[in-house]
Amino acid sequence: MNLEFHCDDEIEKIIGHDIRNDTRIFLVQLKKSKRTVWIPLTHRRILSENLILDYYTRHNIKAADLPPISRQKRADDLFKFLSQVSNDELSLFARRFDNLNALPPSNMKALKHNLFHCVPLPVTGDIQMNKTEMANLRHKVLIEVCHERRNKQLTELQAKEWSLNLMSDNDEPIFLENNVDFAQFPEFKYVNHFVAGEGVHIQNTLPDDLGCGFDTPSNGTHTCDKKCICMVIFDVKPAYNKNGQMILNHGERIHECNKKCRCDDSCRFRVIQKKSQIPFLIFRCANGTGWGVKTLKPLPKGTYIGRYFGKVILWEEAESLPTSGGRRDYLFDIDYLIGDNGHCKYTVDAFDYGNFTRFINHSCSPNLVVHHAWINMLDDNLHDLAFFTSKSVDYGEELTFDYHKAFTNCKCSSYECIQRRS
Ligand SMILES: C[S@@+](CC[C@H](N)C(=O)[O-])C[C@H]1O[C@@H](n2cnc3c(N)ncnc32)[C@H](O)[C@@H]1O
Repeated sequence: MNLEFHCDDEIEKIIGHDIRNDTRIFLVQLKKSKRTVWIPLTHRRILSENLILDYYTRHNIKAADLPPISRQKRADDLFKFLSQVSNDELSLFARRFDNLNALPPSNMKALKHNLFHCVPLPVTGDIQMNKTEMANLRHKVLIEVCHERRNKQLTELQAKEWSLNLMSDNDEPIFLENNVDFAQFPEFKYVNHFVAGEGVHIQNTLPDDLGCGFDTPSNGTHTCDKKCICMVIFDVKPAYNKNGQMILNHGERIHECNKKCRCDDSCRFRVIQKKSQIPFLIFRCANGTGWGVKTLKPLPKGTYIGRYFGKVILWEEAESLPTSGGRRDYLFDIDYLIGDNGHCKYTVDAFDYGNFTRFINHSCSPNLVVHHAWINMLDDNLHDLAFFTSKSVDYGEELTFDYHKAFTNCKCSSYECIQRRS
């Protein structure tokens, strides 16, 4: 017997009843097709209380005459009924506790006892409890649901963290944490480079003689200093001090030694092409800004953080993306050059492809700046976007940069934010 009922037809009347697997079921006649079908009592959306009461009255059936359904079964059904809740509703419920690690302890045994004793004998399957009793019981049930979902969430986050670290080329791990709500970690493809979008060709071949150290004997090692020819070729200043910290002013371009240069990986002009030595935490923010990034190491001013990677798309494609819903907030213009048409040629879209930097939030008082950088690319329209700290940053501090656009609902709550809005 199929207890599932998927039909547009309405129920005309109930013509029989039975119990199967400890569930009360009703034989109903359908209005249009005149078919008969068995429906469980739990299908309350289609099986109205009036229909059931009408059936009981017509057949002179009293509650005491009905075949019994075990109390345990009804307690289980009540638990199922009370525990139906979406992720968003449960997150809202969990807000009354400090964070998800501060949930009241699970007490399933006491709850089961509670359910077993408060579940009334049903005639029509209704739960006959007053509002306060019901609210108290639901509160206890939801705490149990929180525990169950929390365990599932921690397992899922751990799996995501694992796969993310398999993809990331950082030397230090990236951790994931959500102690705030039951939101799932977003789906995207982790990349450590640009991905070419439609109509975009990422050219990274260089002339053989473009680089430094060509006057070094073939058996010697070339070491770059302030006078490195790379700086002369590209007419730029050295970007870093001896500790690899940024010394350029904002807006000045970075040129690093490239794959044709004779210097090795330890060269002081190779910073953003090295693997990151900073452990990061991608965490769920309590202020409603989604996920953000924290450093798990104190960082001096000028420290390299990472490059903004994703799909490189044409400016025109970026313009065609929806303006609402925050979709465009994952776009980053590659805008060292602005054409006669008033805009740059390419934009990085980190929505579907990206690295940890796609989670860096906006702040009106940021601790990061972005520099335009070139390593193995010669196209002035296609350069890296490299994040550096603009001040010293403490262990556990959130990393932020200024999105440079009117953020209508900025939640950074800095003094500068309040100033900007007033
Ligand atoms: C590039 S994403 C940053 C990562 C994002 N928090 C996430 O969970 O994927 C930009 C989005 O983050 C949120 N966001 C970032 N900074 C914010 C801020 N200061 N105030 C409010 N929302 C912010 C907005 O939803 C925005 O659309």
